[in-house]
Amino acid sequence: MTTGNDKILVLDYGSQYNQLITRRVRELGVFSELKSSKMTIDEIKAYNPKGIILSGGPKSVYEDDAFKIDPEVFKLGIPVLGVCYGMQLMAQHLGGKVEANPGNGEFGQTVIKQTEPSKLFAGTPEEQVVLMSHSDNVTKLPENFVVAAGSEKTPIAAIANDKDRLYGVQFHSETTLSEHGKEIIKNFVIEVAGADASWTMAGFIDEQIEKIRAEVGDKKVLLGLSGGVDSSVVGVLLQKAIGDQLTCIFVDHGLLRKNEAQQVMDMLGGKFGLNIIKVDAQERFLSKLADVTDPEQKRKIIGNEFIEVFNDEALKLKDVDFLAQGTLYTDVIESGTDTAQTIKSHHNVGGLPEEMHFKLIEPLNKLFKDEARALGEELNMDHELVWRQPFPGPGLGIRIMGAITEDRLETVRESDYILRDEIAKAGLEADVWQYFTVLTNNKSVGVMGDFRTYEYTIAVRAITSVDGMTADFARLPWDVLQKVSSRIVNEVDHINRVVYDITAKPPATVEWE
Ligand SMILES: Nc1ncnc2c1ncn2[C@@H]1O[C@H](COP(=O)(O)OP(=O)(O)OP(=O)(O)O)[C@@H](O)[C@H]1O
Ligand SMILES: O=c1[nH]c(=O)c2[nH+]cn([C@@H]3O[C@H](COP(=O)(O)O)[C@@H](O)[C@H]3O)c2[nH]1
Ligand SMILES: NC(=O)CC[C@H](N)C(=O)O
Ligand SMILES: [Mg+2]
Repeated sequence: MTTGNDKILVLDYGSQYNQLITRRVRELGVFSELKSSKMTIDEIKAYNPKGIILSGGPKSVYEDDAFKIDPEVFKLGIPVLGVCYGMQLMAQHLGGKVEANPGNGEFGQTVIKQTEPSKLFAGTPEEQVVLMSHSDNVTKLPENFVVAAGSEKTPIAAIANDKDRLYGVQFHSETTLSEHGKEIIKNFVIEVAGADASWTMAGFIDEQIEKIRAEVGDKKVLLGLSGGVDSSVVGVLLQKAIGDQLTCIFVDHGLLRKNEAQQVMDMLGGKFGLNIIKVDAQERFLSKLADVTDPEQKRKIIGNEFIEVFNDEALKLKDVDFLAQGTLYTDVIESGTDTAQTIKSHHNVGGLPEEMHFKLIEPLNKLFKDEARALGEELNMDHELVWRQPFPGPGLGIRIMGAITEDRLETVRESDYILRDEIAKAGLEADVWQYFTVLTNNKSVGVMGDFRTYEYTIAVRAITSVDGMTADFARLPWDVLQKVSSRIVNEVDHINRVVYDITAKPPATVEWE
């Protein structure tokens, strides 16, 4: 079992693909994480990366409010790869020039051709398809660099200085739309930076266990345990690290699915040696949510109330300094960062109160869902638990458009149950990443048993995805959809119409709120 020590630092300039860069590096067996581009030169030195990658970004390097870099970075002797905006920053600081493209920019897949040999492109074909997405160009080569590749619209599409180990690509090598992008990143990380490919999930587990032990000492930790894969993985990690200093809290906030509370306790109770306390908090959550219709407000109230519940439990146990959560990187980025917009406040990140007594322990907060699952497999957790579909912490509360009432909860709970039942009967559970129903605020006219009805619409959402960052709607068979629709209208009160959501993410998101 090895623990990789070499790290590749990715500096964040706001690209929508920046998280993919760290992913690609980790796939090579080298640890990588994304950090703010505001990191100082001393912080970078202390981090001691084997290589640095500068991400892409929406700004132009010549704008006054453009995100900057300390040019000392290029003198540290650490290899640097600039991607898109990152390459432009490098060129700007090392004697080159960046200007707006006189045309309309270059967006989409393009062919580039290698011009001068460089270590970056070693082993890849002379001509290759890459993904371009830029409207600025490097128009003058920085000193001591060669043009490694060019495209028709972008004569300087890649730059290389093998001696100082500085490189730039105008295209997005981190996306699968760049045919040989993985090899280019591998050339940089392994061949140029010489990183040791020894980072493994097993190594990650050992590293986290050590880190948790050092941080927690003899204090106690509360874990928010939901029965979902992320918090269960964290539970097993903590159990290994600190044994009975851990107490798990499962909150029934009244927004769970049908029979869920019992199923979670049956599934996890006594498993892995976890000590679980179930807290019945329906009353306090639902009273705080009464009449609240704004999605962000709902999320913040739910996030805050979770912490209140954890506070109350901590007081009973004494000496609890830490709160652990199964937060993933997706929750962090969607809640908004220095450079990324807030899409929605995940209850466990953006929904947390501003002041909190706990210190947070979140071992998965740099990972994506599929990586959390790989960890679960590595920890020998049950297949059923590891592949359980995600269920958001705010639960059915963000699947009811408008105010949350007991009646409306019952409607969404029953329709969700029918959908899950039909998907299971059709044997599709493993093919669909996540599926649920949404009670819309929309009423329409129907006719049932010769009577006119004027009732609500249920939307069915079923998606395929890998990491929850992007998703497509699942192509569910018509006959399954037909059964779902017919059963919902017949068995659930106040519903006379069912629609299927056929939007991808982006432009939509998975949940409706
Ligand atoms: N009902 C709950 N009780 C206690 N903690 C919860 C509850 N719901 C969510 N949490 C906390 O919030 C975190 C984020 O929720 P999220 O749904 O993203 O993760 P998960 O439930 O662990 O996994 P999954 O994505 O598979 O549902 C959880 O990991 C857990 O720490
Ligand atoms: O624990 C959570 N707290 C939240 O506040 C939250 N919001 C969305 N999700 C889940 O995240 C994934 C992506 O969902 P969105 O496209 O709706 O952001 C999907 O799997 C969603 O179910 C949440 N999970
Ligand atoms: N994707 C990018 O990094 C784009 C960089 C810069 N904004 C440009 O348009 O060229
Ligand atoms: Mg969950």
